[in-house]
This record gives sequence, C-alpha cells and structure tokens, in this order.
Amino acid sequence: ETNRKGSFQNADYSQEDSPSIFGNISFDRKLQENDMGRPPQEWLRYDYYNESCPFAEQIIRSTVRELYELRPDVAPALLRLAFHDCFVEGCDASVLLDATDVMESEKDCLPNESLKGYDVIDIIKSELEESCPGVVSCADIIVLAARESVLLAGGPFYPLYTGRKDSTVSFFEEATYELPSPHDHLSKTIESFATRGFDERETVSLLGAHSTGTIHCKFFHNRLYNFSGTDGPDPSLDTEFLEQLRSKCNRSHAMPAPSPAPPLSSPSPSSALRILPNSTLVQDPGMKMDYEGPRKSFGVLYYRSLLQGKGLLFVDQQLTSGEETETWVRAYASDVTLFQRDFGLTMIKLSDLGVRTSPMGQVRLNCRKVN
Ligand code: HEM
Repeated sequence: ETNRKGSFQNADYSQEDSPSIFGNISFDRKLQENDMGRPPQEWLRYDYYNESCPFAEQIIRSTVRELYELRPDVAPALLRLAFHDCFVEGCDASVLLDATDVMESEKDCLPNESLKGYDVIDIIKSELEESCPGVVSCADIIVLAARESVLLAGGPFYPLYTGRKDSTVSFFEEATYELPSPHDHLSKTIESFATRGFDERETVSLLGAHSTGTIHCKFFHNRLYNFSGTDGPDPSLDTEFLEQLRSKCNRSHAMPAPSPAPPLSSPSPSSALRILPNSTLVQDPGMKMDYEGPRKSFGVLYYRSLLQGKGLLFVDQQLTSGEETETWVRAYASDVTLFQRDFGLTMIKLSDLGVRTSPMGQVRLNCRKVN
C-alpha cells in the first residue's frame, strides 16, 4: 500500500511545473478520429491560445479553484457537464445553449434535469472575456474546467488540446435519447460507449468519475424498494448497504425530482467572488460519493465498493456482471496508478469527441447564446 501511495501521482500536478503520469507513456492519439474522419490534432493544438490569450488556461484553473473553495460541489458538477456535452454530438458546448423561440435546449431534456455548473462556466467565460474578448471557446472552457475538477477531486492531470469551436445549435433530441440511463443494463452501456469509440476497459475507467459528487435518491430508489416491479430490493445490493441507503432515502423520495440546483452565482456574474453560499435545502438528499474524503478516494474506492455490492446506481453495479468489465473493476480496485493513467487517457479521448472547427463553429461571446 505504501509503495502504491508512493507512486500515486495525482492532484498536485500542474501543467507548468510537474511531469504528469503521462510523461513516460506513448499513446497514439492518431487513432482518435472526429466526426469528419480526421484526427483531432489536425484541428486542435496544444496551447492553442498561446498567443491570442496566453493566460487562458491559468484563468480557467484559478477561477475553478476559487469557486471550489466556496463550493466543493462545483468540481463534480463540471466533470459531469463535460461528459454530457461531449457525449452528445461532441465537445461543442451545445449543452450550454438556452432555449429560444425556435430551438429547444439540451438543458431541458430529462437526462440533463439535474445537470449543474452552467453558471460556473458563465463566471469563467466573463473572466476570459475581460482578458481576451471573443477568443476562448465555451467548448474549450468546459473540457479545461473538467480537467481542473478531476485534479481537485484527487484524479490525474492529463494534457489537452485546445481550439474547439462552439456549436450554433442545441441537440435536444439527441441528448434525450443518447445520454445513458442509470437503469441501463451492461450491454446497453457498452454499446452506447462503443458507438463513441470506447472499448470496455475505457468504459469501466470513465465510470470511475462516479467516485465523486452526489447521486440523488431518485436515481437508485427503485433498487431499494421496488426493483423491476418485485416490490423488494435489488438482490445484488449488499444488505447492510441497503439499510444504510434506505435510512437516507425513504419511500417518498421516489418521484419528485431533485430541487433545482441552487444558483452558484448571481444571475449576471462578472466575478468569482459573487458566488452565493450553498443555502438551498435539497429535498432529495442523495448519497455523497466521496467515500473517504475526495482526494484519497478518487477511483479505487468506487471499484472496491462495486466488488462489495455497494454500487449506488444500477448502471455502476452492472460493471461487475460482465467478464471483461469485472476484470477491469478488479484491476482498478487494486491498482490506483493503473486507474489514474487509464482515466486520464479516456478523459482525453472524451474531450476530443466530435470536435468542431470553423467554419462549422464559432467562439460564442455568451456561452448561453449563439452570436
Ligand atoms: C452509463 C453512463 C452514466 C450514467 C448512466 C450516469 C448517470 C448519472 C446519474 C444519474 C448521476 C446522478 C445525478 C444526480 O443525482 O443529480 C450522475 C452523477 C455524476 N456523473 Fe454520471 N453517469 C454516467 C457516466 C458518467 C461519466 C462517463 C462521467 C464523467 C466522465 C460522469 C460523471 C458524473 C459525476 C461527476 C456525477 C456527480 C455530479 C454531481 O455531484 O454534481 N458520469 N451520473
């Protein structure tokens, strides 16, 4: 364990002054192709804003960190936001567009109903607009803010290309039908990730993101009281854990959606300091996933809990039901370094999905609206 901890390279890395766990690894990003059948590196570059906005990545980093100090739930919210953006038609900030008279918004589809962090992105964007107006895309902000969030949650640093452009449309239908459900069986999850180029190992590692954040009762309530119409619990749930969950989530937590996320900021944020404290009472308490304090637990405890029948979502617990996926659950449960490396690589891949460049995209001035 000591040795493992010794080589457990994580959260203290910053891009400038530290080697990352990727330092010695050669990974072939040529294999990752975007929608246009061309590899992302033909469109994107490391340090794309080097000349146009040299402090862009630093501004994103420091703003996320400032907000995190006030509200640690900012980190999981931003990580989930990146997943929901990138998984639907690529990383193009389409998830941030508000509805208009002629366009429905991804924000309003069912799988996104408890998505948060839009106002955090607004704050970061306004900081960037002050320094370099009209330069940094909302799509880059999302993936870079998610990277910072992973670090804050105790995960690895991973290098990211930049230069993504923002979409001019929101994909309500696609988000409604293509975002995975917490009630999905393994085969559906595997298929859904495979469509986007992730194999089983990569899928298992990405779900390690569920090491952090909060899962509201409504997403696993059926497993506690009425699993598949049996009027009883999911037999794959550990019994002690079942009681623990039932004490947090009573029968009445089944139907109502979680209360709308409390605003993280004032309506027109211009500075990180305008953030409000976390004061709104959430009716559905949910379960915190930072098992033993975020920095220690990212990854490994999530997989260990799956091996003990203590996965919160059905979709999580399903990872132990397939031969190959279970092998990776076991591997990650016992090898922190392997998990951190794999998670970083799959986050890179996720962040490069369906990248847009001009003329198919733009740099939005306000992340909520098309220019
Ligand atoms: C089969 C795939 C997945 C499903 C069905 C799924 C579903 C969910 C659900 C239902 C929640 C609870 C939301 C709530 O209670 O408000 C959640 C939370 C979360 N998910 Fe996933 N998820 C999946 C994959 C991922 C991936 C790939 C990532 C990131 C790489 C991710 C990151 C997160 C995070 C960080 C949270 C906590 C959010 C917070 O506390 O604000 N998820 N997910």
